[in-house]
Amino acid sequence: MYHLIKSLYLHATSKEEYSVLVLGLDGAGKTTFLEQIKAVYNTQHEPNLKTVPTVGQNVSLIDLPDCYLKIWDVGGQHSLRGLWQSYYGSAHAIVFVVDSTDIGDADVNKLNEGKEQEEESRLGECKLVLEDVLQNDETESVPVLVLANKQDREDCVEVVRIKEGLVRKVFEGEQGSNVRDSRVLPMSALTGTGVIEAVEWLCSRVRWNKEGRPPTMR
Ligand SMILES: Nc1nc2c(ncn2[C@@H]2O[C@H](COP(=O)(O)OP(=O)(O)OP(=O)(O)O)[C@@H](O)[C@H]2O)c(=O)[nH]1
Ligand SMILES: [Mg+2]
Repeated sequence: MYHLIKSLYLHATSKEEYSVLVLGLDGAGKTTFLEQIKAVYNTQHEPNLKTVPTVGQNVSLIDLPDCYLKIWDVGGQHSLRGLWQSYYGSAHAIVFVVDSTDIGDADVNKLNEGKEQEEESRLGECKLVLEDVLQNDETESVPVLVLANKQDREDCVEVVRIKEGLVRKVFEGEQGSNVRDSRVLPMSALTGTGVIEAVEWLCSRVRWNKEGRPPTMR
């Protein structure tokens, strides 16, 4: 009887917690995105929009009506990307932030043949890094949200170009891509436009995938 009451009590008073891993090249806007999420869902938080490059990680627990999201923002500098894989196993969703002003015209067809040159351009670097994330066994079937950030800037590439030129090509090349839930959304982390839509997508997809990656209870 005690155990029954205890489990009923826990069921009534606890919520599911999901981890979201925020990745992307250095300067893409990951920390700014996290700052805006904190400000939207915790009205007492003043967003710090004067970010500095992240060395290590920032983590925040966001209390939503249906669940908690634990958001991990990790540094995107080249030397820090090797650390990303240690987060993959416990991530319920991955956000990949793209700087829409730092990838040329997002046309991967135009990338010159040959790996060396691919890596030299920021578009090539972005493509290889995203491919690397998707190809890791531990991210298999984890929902992936690609955010085309900095859409407030006049020199940005439109979301449709990023979707067709970059993201679709990377996802098409992925083994088992038919089982992965994915989406590309526009955002301006600086102004906050698109932040709520991104969080809502994440919240619905982690719950949809909860048999594949069960949440923890908090
Ligand atoms: N115009 C504009 N600038 C942005 C936007 N998002 C981020 N920035 C700027 O881009 C720069 C880098 O932003 P961060 O959020 O620190 O980038 P990050 O992805 O966390 O970078 P690392 O920590 O080095 O991986 C800062 O100067 C931000 O103000 C945006 O939506 N629009
Ligand atoms: Mg950062």
